[in-house]
Parts: sequence; structure tokens; C-alpha cells
Amino acid sequence: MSESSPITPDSNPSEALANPSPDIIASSDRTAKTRQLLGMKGAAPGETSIWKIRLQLMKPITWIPLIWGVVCGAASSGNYTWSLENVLKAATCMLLSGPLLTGYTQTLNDFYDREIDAINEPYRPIPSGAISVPQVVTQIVLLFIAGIAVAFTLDLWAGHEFPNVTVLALFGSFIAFIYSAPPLKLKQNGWLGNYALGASYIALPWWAGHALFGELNWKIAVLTLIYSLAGLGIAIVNDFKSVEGDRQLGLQSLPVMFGINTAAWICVVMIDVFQGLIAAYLVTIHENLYAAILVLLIIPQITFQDMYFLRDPLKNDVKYQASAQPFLVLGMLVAGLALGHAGI
Ligand SMILES: C/C(=C\COP(=O)(O)OP(=O)(O)O)CCC[C@H](C)CCC[C@H](C)CCCC(C)C
Repeated sequence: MSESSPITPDSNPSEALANPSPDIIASSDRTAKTRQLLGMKGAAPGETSIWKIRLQLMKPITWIPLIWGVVCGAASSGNYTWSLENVLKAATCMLLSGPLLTGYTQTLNDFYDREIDAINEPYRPIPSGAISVPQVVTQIVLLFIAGIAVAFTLDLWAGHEFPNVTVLALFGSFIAFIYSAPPLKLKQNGWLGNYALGASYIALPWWAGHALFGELNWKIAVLTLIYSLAGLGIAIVNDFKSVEGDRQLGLQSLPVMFGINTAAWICVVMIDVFQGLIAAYLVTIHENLYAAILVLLIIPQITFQDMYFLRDPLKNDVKYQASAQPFLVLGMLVAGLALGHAGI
């Protein structure tokens, strides 16, 4: 650095860390509180408002991919138009997939994980005693009932003879149950648990959005289940943060089964190959422009895999997700629009 660089007298980082200013303390306190409300890791403990604790259990940050999935399904139906009624229908379906059913799933997951969390993350709402077990059970039941009621309302609203959306909501709730609850507890198995996660986050809300505005058909079902294999790769990225704990608890995550480096490679190959296959399919249905855009969106993901994830999966997992995921989700919308345009 040149002598003329504007260095302020108190810019020594180690000193700043040792004696944080009131501004720094206030801002990190705000960040921790926001993380708490969104249900993210690194949250501030000690929340006393029961409504904020209930929201924390529903982990709002995890609603985003399912809400997005509904948008992709509406796009792939090819029938979405920007009328007020359609906007309201789509918003209701997002309410179903995000706050209600993902909220139900996350609360259920924390309920069944309460003993493990008491060891690994004792500050979470249930093990810390911030909310009682009967209050949590009531929340799970109410979110489930509200979800099914909203799904049924959507079926009536869309004039469905067969209640597609309700059946999807019941199926998703069942998958959520066997993902977290013994004896199956799919999350204990790296392949099954992560595929359930990938498919629930990509295929199920996509199907719901498609069924709401068009006819759900087997081609859309199969294509989105293939896309979900890229989602499986994304789900594996989340297993690197807890590899030591998982090993001790006997959870068969992919990093535990195959080791860090091999699991990281499995992960990126799944993410890239299955998005690539969708792009190839788009070429076969003559949606070349959409296929080209999808390929262009895969390239930055490969770049971030090389720059961050493959170099140090344990250190860079979160950085990789934050940099690469926007391109993956944009690609989903591009694929949805292409399928809608082709009338699949
Ligand atoms: C609970 C889930 C992930 C958290 O897993 P994990 O225990 O590893 O992480 P923590 O560290 O946070 O404890 C998500 C599980 C998803 C589940 C398999 C199914 C979700 C179903 C959908 C909500 C259904 C949507 C249907 C609708 C759109 C009609």
C-alpha cells in the first residue's frame, strides 16, 4: 500500500475486534436478531416473544426456493397471464408452499431433532426451552391443517375435477414426515434424504404451480424429477458444515460416506450434469434460445465451483451457495418458460 493511502488511526483490525465500537456491537446484534427471525444459523439466543419464536421455528429463509418453484410451474404451464385473479392464485399457492407447508416441515424437523439439537445446537427454540413441546405440536398440526385447507381452496378456485393440489400437499407433507420422523428418517441416508430434499424443493412446488394454471402431465413430472437431481447436488453442499457431528452420530451423509473431496466432486457433477441434460432436452424440443441461456447460466456455477467449492468445500460451502445458487434458480425459470413456450 502506498504512503498516501488514507489509513485512519483506529483502522487496526485486531484492535477493532478486541475493542468493538458501540456501532459495531449494535450492528452485529441486529444481524444476529435478523438471522434468528429467519431461522438461520448464528442466530441470537434469548428471544422471548412467542410469535417470533414460532416464526423462527418455521425458518422463513427456507421458504424462498419453494415459492420460486411455484413461479417456475406457472411458467411451464404456458397458460399464465398477468390478470389480478392469476396473481392472487399464484400468491395463494406461494403461501401454501412457503409459510404453510415449508413452515410445517421445518417445525416438524426441529420437533424430531430436539434431542440431537440439545447436544449440537442447544440455543434452538425447543432444546433451549423457549417454547414448550405441546406448543410446538399445536403449531405443527395447525400449519398442516391450514396447508391442506388452502390447497383444497386452490383446487376449487381452479375448478379441478381431481384435487391435484390437495393431493400434492398431502404427499409433500407425508414426505416431510418420513424425512424427519423415525423409523424411516430419510435424512439419515445421504442419497435418499438429499433427493427427498431436492425433489421437494424443485419438483413439488413446480407441479403445484403447473397444476394450478394448466394440466400437470408425466413429461413435466419426469423432467422436474431429473432437475431435482441437480437439487440433490445442492442439498449435499449443506452436509459439509456438519460432517464431524454427522460422523459421530452415525448419519450417512455423502461427505461421511465418501470423504470430503469425493463428495464435493459428486456434488458438482450432479449439479452440472443434470442442468446440462435439461438444456439438451430443450434443444430436442427446438427451444434453442432457452437452451443457450440455460447453458450460459451453468457456466458461472462451474466457475464458482472451481474458485470456491472444490478448493475447500468445508470453508467455502456457504460462499459457494450464495454465489452460484442465483444462477441455478434463474436457470429453473428459463427451463419453465421454455417448457411453457413449447407447450409441453
Ligand atoms: C426439514 C428440511 C430440511 C432440514 O433438514 P436438516 O435436519 O438436515 O437441517 P437442520 O440443520 O435445519 O435441522 C426440509 C425437508 C423437506 C421435505 C423432505 C419435504 C418438504 C415438502 C414440501 C414443503 C411440500 C410442498 C408441497 C406443495 C408445494 C404442494
